[in-house]
Order: sequence, then structure tokens, then C-alpha cells
Amino acid sequence: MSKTIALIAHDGKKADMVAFVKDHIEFLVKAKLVATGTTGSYILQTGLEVDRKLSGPMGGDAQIAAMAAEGKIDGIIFFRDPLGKHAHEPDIQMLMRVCDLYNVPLATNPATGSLIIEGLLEDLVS
Ligand SMILES: O=C(CO)COP(=O)(O)O
Repeated sequence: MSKTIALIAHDGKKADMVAFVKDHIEFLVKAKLVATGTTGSYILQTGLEVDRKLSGPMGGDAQIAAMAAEGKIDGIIFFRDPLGKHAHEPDIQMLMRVCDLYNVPLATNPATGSLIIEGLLEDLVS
């Protein structure tokens, strides 16, 4: 069964996200992808299809959190910028809280992101 993965990256981490997507493109092409607006436009440039939500500061994190709460997301890869300050910090915290509330896998760096993808890939082939 197809898996839905959410991809989100702060501005300081967008290059890392593009590199991560390219590194895992063989799996990601088999998944349904959803992303916050600007992250999604970068992912489109890799040739993958992606459902773009609003930009993060305009409610995109909240939209993805709502999907997670509704059981519509199998994993979230969210490269946060630990050095940045964000006007929508409450939405970011809310997204992470919802992941903990509903036990949705959440990776905040590439190392954990790879583990999530490997885990979901195993699911796909079994
Ligand atoms: O702000 C974000 C996550 O909190 C990301 O939003 P964008 O992908 O629209 O830049």
C-alpha cells in the first residue's frame, strides 16, 4: 500500500532537503508526497510530484498537522533550522505535539529521516 510522507524544511535547511530527496528518490517516487508550500516548490524541481500545502508561516505546518491527526500521514520529515527564529513557532510546536499524540514518525534531521524511509520501505516490500 502506498505511503504518504510529509516533507518540510526551513529556509536554512532547504538545500539539505533537496539533497535528501535526491538521495532517496527511488523510494520517494513510490510514495505520496505532501509538503509545505516553498519546500514543495523545491521538491517539484527534482521531478517528483508533490501535494503543496500553504507555506509554513501561512498555515502549512498546521495543515500537515491536521492530516497527521486524521491518520493521513505515515511519516513526517521536517528539517528544522535550529539556529532560526520563526514567527509561526506555535504551529511548529503543534505539529510536533500532534506527532507525539498520534504516534506519527517524525524525523528532524537527515539521519533519522533515512531511518524512517528505510522503515517505510520495508513496509512497502513486505
Ligand atoms: O516554515 C516552514 C516549516 O515550519 C516551511 O514552510 P515553507 O516550506 O513554505 O518554507
